[in-house]
Formats: sequence, structure tokens, C-alpha cells
Amino acid sequence: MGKGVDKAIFNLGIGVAFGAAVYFITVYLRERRNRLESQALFPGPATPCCQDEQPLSCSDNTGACCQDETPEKAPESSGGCGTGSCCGGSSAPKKTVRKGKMRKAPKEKLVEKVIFLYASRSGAAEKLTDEVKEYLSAFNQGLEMVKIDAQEMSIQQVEEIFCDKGRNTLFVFICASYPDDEFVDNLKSFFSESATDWRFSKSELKKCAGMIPIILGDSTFGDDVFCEPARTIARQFSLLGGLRTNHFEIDNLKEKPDAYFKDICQLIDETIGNGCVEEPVDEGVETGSSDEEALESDEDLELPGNSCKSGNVPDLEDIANVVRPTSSQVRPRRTRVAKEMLSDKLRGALSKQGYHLVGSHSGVKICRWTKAQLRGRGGCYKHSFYGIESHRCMEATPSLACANKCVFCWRHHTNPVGTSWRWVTDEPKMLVDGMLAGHRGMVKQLRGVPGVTSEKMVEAMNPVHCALSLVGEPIMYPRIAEFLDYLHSHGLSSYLVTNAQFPDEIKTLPPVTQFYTSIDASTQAELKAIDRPLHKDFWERFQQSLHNMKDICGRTVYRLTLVGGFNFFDADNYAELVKLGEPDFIEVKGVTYCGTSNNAELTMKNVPWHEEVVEFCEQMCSHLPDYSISCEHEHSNCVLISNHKYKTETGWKTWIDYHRFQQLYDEWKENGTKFTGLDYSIETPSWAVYGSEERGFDPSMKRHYRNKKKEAKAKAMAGEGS
Ligand SMILES: Cc1cc2nc3c(=O)[nH]c(=O)nc-3n(C[C@H](O)[C@H](O)[C@H](O)COP(=O)(O)O)c2cc1C
Ligand code: SF4
Repeated sequence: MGKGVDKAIFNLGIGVAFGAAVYFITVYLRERRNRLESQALFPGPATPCCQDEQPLSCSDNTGACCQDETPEKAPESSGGCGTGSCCGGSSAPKKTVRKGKMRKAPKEKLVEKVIFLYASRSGAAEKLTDEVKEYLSAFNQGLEMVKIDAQEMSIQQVEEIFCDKGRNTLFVFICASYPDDEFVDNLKSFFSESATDWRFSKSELKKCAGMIPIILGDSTFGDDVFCEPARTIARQFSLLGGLRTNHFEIDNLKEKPDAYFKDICQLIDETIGNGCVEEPVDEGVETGSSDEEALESDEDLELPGNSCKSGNVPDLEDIANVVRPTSSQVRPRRTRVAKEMLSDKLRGALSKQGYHLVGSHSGVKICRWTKAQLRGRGGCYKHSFYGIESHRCMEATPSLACANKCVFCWRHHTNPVGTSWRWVTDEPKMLVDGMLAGHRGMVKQLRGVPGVTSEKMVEAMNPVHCALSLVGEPIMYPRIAEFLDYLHSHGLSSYLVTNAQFPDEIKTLPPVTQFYTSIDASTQAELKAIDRPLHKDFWERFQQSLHNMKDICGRTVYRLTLVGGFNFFDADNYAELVKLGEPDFIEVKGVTYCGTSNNAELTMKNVPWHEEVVEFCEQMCSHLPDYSISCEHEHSNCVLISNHKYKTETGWKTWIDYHRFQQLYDEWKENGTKFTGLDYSIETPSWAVYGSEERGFDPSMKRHYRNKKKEAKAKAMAGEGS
């Protein structure tokens, strides 16, 4: 019995000793493996790596790891000593700042690709990109890592990498800072346009693994431009639904990018292990404002600790709280700072295209019909329909910005857009004076051109009509009423065209000589496809604008521009819209082919024949008992449909008594007397009436044909020549 007990105790002792040995060996091996992995990934900086910051691999909190373990790989620039000797004997602080983690197996998400998107001019950002990429590649074999120069990318390529091919891609955005427009211009355009475009789906960027922005800047350039434009791009990325970490700001003045190498590599590596950027804040947290407003508010948002200047990567949960405040956090009040509408780049582009820019948001341009009538070669259709003298007409806009991105607009991707006015506002008087001066300057250049007489020249230098239809949305300009008043006080008539997205502004307008609404499509779906409006409630705005037109003091017009393949069908639907606004007139014009451009995809096939336009108008009238075709201008492929109010026993009264309009306007201003379009309408000359031999061409002028065959055909039809 005693012997048996002794044996049992002996066996138990052996078993305990063996178990303890196994336990200690396992613990030792695990610790060692951890150390090796993390040491290899994140070697400490050159000097003194163990003194003010504990090496990341010191999981035993002793500093011993620095004595016998050498980082397996460290590029020169990483700041790693490469030998381990720097750490010899130093006693490291007890607390570990961040540990190198064992790679966790991603549960749901997986980073399938890392794109190092860099932008550099003098090489610092590119050097950092190369080093980080090279270093991480060694530890993530099998994971696709590519380096892309953001400055070389077209907008389509930007869209492709972020949207079409962005799924499970982690973007490491390493960007220098330069204030000029050319620097990463396509990246800027893509994000700023998408951020203000409600059609851009918020789920589009969510499918990416996220963005880690690393920005190289110089604080001596001033707070407002420090680390721009990358700061804005990173903000826009998260506003569009993408996950992003807080950005690293590396200030040239104070530190070298190398100082951040370790933190950058660690964050990227952790993110890869995690499957995506950790930003666990509910994406639905919104201020209730539109995307555009959210963008603006974010720009003005000063959030505590919104940078990594200190050199420490903040905890990811802290980052999340900093980047996107939770609903329980109070968002600081937004202060709007008005900016100039036109960038230098846009100014350059517009000037090249013959626009004379006035102030910070307006322009004037000489129209081809102004030149044509100055040379005695015929005026525009407004000459035939309303008696405008085209050589005395100034074409201008007080707002180059608008709230649409029409498919056939040449300014697509370059024009300023917005749902409301948020720019510096110029004085109306300064604008009108500047436009007149600019117009005169351009007219002057036509002196000596064949056909231009001195009498016509004097008239042209003193315009009496202003067509506010150049580009943009004139009624966005907050001081449009004063602007119109100033025009009228100079004896100029006003032809004001709106895109029907600002119904409230229509209500506040003073009388105008002729008020236009562009009708680019007849149904909600087509309008969305053609005008690509920024407003979510574009169709309601459109309909309300038509409705509000009825109260305009003066003549009202619907303007249809027919584009084959886009909106050249459903005459009956257009007729329905006529019932909403009951305009005095409906101008129907075949689109003018202006050659190819980068943005417009129109060809001659989209341009309807004049006879087709006439036929379309007849179809419309068949649904509108109060309207008939009154005039045509075959020369510019345009037809006028008029309300029967303007029909007399002898013909039509579509022309305007401009002098009478001025009198009526002055009376309205003095005592509020309202008037109607009929009060200043006069008889249309026979040559302009639909069905006349001249087909709307003023017989006192000589038509000029560029195409000799066309000229011969026209002469033969008129019985001239052989
Ligand atoms: C002409 C010039 C303009 C600069 N403008 C800015 C600026 O507006 N904001 C800023 O933060 N840094 C600015 N910087 C600093 C650079 O962005 C910074 O030096 C950066 O590290 C350069 O990186 P790179 O060598 O990759 O081009 C400017 C530098 C130069 C030479
Ligand atoms: S109304 Fe228009 S097309 Fe006619 S001359 Fe004036 S700006 Fe040119």
C-alpha cells in the first residue's frame, strides 16, 4: 500500500513537471513567434529607437527583444537600424504604444488589392510611396499592389479605379500639396463633382476597402492651403460613402516623411488584416442637408485632433469618432465662406472660347447673328419673330453656373454647378457696365470686315437688346431683379431664359420684355436623362416653374430645342406641358450642330430637318386648340407657335414695340401697374409669317451661303440665275 502510494506520488510529480515544461516551451515559442513577426514588420526608428518610444515588438515589456533579435528587413529610409545594435542595453519604457498584431483572418471582408495612388512633383511623395509599397509587398505576398500616378489619370480612369473596379480595393493615397488648378485636376474634378451630384450612389465607394490618406505639405504656405487639395479629396471620399482613416499630415517644415514610415506601414498592414478600413460609425449619420451642403459643412468643420501631426497613429476607434461625429455628438455650426465662382483654369478655357468675362461670375460673347446682321447677311430668328435687330443685341449671362449638367452642354465637367448660389456676388451695375464695355470691345474688332458699314457700326456699339441666354442660369444670381432694372434703365430690352429649376425666383422677378423657359424634354424620365439636374425634386421644380410663369408681367415663351434621338418625339406630351404654363409663344428649334467636342456626343444625325420641325409643330398644335404656327425662320431651322390672342384679322402680332415696353416698365416701377404681352405687341411683317415665300428671311438683307450647291438650289427655286 505504502509502496503503491509512493509510486503514484512519483508519477504525479513526473506528470506535473512534464506538463509545466510543455507549457513553458509553448509560451516561449508563441512569444518568440509574435516577436519575430512584429519585429520584422515594424522595426524601430534609427536613433534612439528604444528610448523615447518602445519598440513595437517588445511584447514582454523588458526591452530584451532589442538585444538578440534583428529586424529581418528594413529599407534604408525606414529609419530602422537594420542591425539591432542601437537598442543594446537600453531600458525601454514599460508600456507598449502599439503592438504589431498577428494577422487576423478576415471574417467577412478581404482586401483584394492595394492601390498606392500618389501625386508628386519634386519626388518626396513618390519616394515615400515606393518605400512603403516595397516594404509591405514583402509581407503580403500574393496580394496585388499597384502604384498609380494620380496626375496622369483621366476622369474616366479615376472613375474606373474607384467605382467600376474599386470593390475590396484599399487606396493608399500619398499626395503632395500644390495650390494650382493643374495639380491632380481630374481627381479633384471627379470627387468635387460627385460630391455635389445627388445621382452618385452612396453605396458606390462603400464597396472599396477604404482610403488611407497620407499628405505631404508645408505649413508655411498658410492654414487655408496646407495639405490641400488632398485634404478636401479625402473628405469628399468619405462624404461619398467611402471609409477612410484620419489623414497623416506630414509638414515639410518640421519633419521628414521617414518619421512616419513605421506608423504608415502599421496602419496599412492592420487594415489589410482587418479586411477594410475600420470606421465603425453609422454611415447614415447625416445633417439632413443635401450632399452639397454636407460637403460645404464638412469643409468648414474643425474637429479636434483631426490630424496625425503628433506622429502617433490614433486608435482606430478614436479616428472614427473624429472623422464622422456620431449622432449624439453636436456638429459645430457651419459658417459659409463665399468663394469666387471661376477658377483660373475655367477663366482660361472660357476666354479661349471667345467669352469676355465680367467680374467673378458673368460673361458676354458676341453672337454669330450679331456679326451676320452687322454685315447685312440676315438676323437671327428673333429678328423675324419679334423684330430684334441682331446687330444691336448683346448676349450675356450674370451667372455662368447652373443647376443642370445637360448632355449636350459643352461645359460638362468644367462648369461650376450648384443647387443654390454660394459664390461671391458682384454688383449689378458693375456687371451691366462691364458687359456693355466687353461687348463694345468685341464689336470694335469687326471694323473693316466686308459688309460692315459705319452706320451699322455705330448702332452695334450701342446695343438695345440683351439676350440673357448665353450659358448658365441667370436667375440664380441673387441680384437679378436689380440687374434687370439697370438694363431697362439703359434702354435695353431683356430676353431672359431660365432652365425651370428655380420656381421661387421666378415669382420675384420684375417685368421682362420676354421671359423664356427651356423645355428640354416632355416627361420626368427624359428630363432627368437629358438635363441631368442636380435637384432631387427637379420635376416638381420644373412643373412649378411653368406654373409660376403665368404670373410673369410681360410676354412668356417656351423654348424647345429638338435633338434627334433625345427629345424629338411625343408631341402630345409637350402639348400637355403647354397647358401648365399657358405661354404666349412656343419656339421650336432644331438643334444646331456645333462640331464635335469632348463632351457633346452629337453628330449631324441628331439635327432634325426643317420640314421635320414644322411637322412636329403641326402635331403639337393638333393637341392645342388655342395655338397655331405663326412664323418660321427656315434659315435657322426655327418655328414659332403663338397663342391666338396674338392673331388679328390681318395677320399676327408677334413683333415687339420696344419703346412701349420701356414706358410700361417705368409705369410699373412707379405705381405697380401691371401689363400684359399684348400691350406692347405689334404686327408681324408678311415675310416673317408662316407660309410666306421668304420663309422668314428679311428681304432687305442678302443671304450668304457657305455651301455653293445650296446657294444654286435656292436661286433656282427663287427663279434667279440660270
Ligand atoms: C511651388 C510650391 C508650392 C507649394 N504649395 C503648397 C501648398 O499650397 N500647401 C502645402 O501644404 N504645401 C505646399 N508646398 C509644399 C509641398 O507640397 C511639399 O514640399 C511636398 O513635400 C512636396 O512633395 P513632392 O516632392 O512629392 O512634390 C508647395 C511647394 C512648392 C515647391
Ligand atoms: S437674340 Fe440671341 S441669337 Fe439673336 S442676335 Fe441676340 S444673342 Fe444672337
